[in-house]
Amino acid sequence: MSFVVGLTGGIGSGKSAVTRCFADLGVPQVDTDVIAHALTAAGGTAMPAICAAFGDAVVQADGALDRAAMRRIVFADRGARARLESILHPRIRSESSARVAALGEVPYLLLVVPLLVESGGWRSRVDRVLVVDCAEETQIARVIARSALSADEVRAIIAAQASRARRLAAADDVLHNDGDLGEIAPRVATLHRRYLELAGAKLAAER
Ligand SMILES: CC(C)(COP(=O)(O)OP(=O)(O)OC[C@H]1O[C@@H](n2cnc3c(N)ncnc32)[C@H](O)[C@@H]1O)[C@@H](O)C(=O)NCCC(=O)NCCS
Ligand SMILES: Nc1ncnc2c1ncn2[C@@H]1O[C@H](COP(=O)(O)OP(=O)(O)OP(=O)(O)O)[C@@H](O)[C@H]1O
Repeated sequence: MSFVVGLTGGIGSGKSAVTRCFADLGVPQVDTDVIAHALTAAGGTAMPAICAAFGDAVVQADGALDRAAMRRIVFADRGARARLESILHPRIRSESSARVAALGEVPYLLLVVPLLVESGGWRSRVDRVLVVDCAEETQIARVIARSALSADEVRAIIAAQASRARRLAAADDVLHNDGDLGEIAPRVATLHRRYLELAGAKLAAER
């Protein structure tokens, strides 16, 4: 089994920016957000169940999930969020296992799971947890700058996620992303060297 680093972090913490730096170093990745998008694209295998549970109002004319409509529903209603998660999360877990297996033996891989701390069944699938962290106000400012969401909408999403303290308590490693974008790459390079060592040690122990 390849060494698996689970990467997580709150909304707008910088997961994608950090993930790109690992990709630049050639680290293979499986991203649960990518899987969630595929499941809810036109013809996606989760769409019949979503349509049955939430109705046509959350489905676009082309058959894909209307993400803005669904976002407005699930971040205002915990029960609706649980219903969506009960449809998507088992499918995301099984598809991510298939994609990890398809990578074969690699030195180590990155499994990007925004809800690694919140959603059950992930901790046992990863050897190490890397949390991307920054101040909540920074998360809000970055997401507003990037999208059409209001500060209140971002706060509602933050409220649906684990607290910063709970996420940090689950971390083996923390990548602090409060500074400039340019500070990420050297931090990722340091983590990369450590993960190669840890992966080598795991391989040696299994032999
Ligand atoms: C509700 C949806 C349609 C909104 O889509 P939209 O494109 O507007 O937002 P996006 O996917 O970029 O997510 C925005 C932020 O919300 C976070 N988020 C997504 N789902 C959840 C959730 N169930 N609970 C808490 N935070 C969530 C994301 O990590 C991200 O930080 C979408 O997020 C979704 O399908 N969520 C359920 C799937 C899920 O749990 N994905 C996380 C992968 S483990
Ligand atoms: N250190 C930084 N300095 C300035 N901007 C940054 C920094 N890190 C990330 N950003 C920007 O902030 C925004 C959010 O970052 P990113 O998309 O990587 O976060 P994320 O955790 O993947 O978000 P989400 O949870 O919504 O998927 C992006 O526009 C990104 O370019």
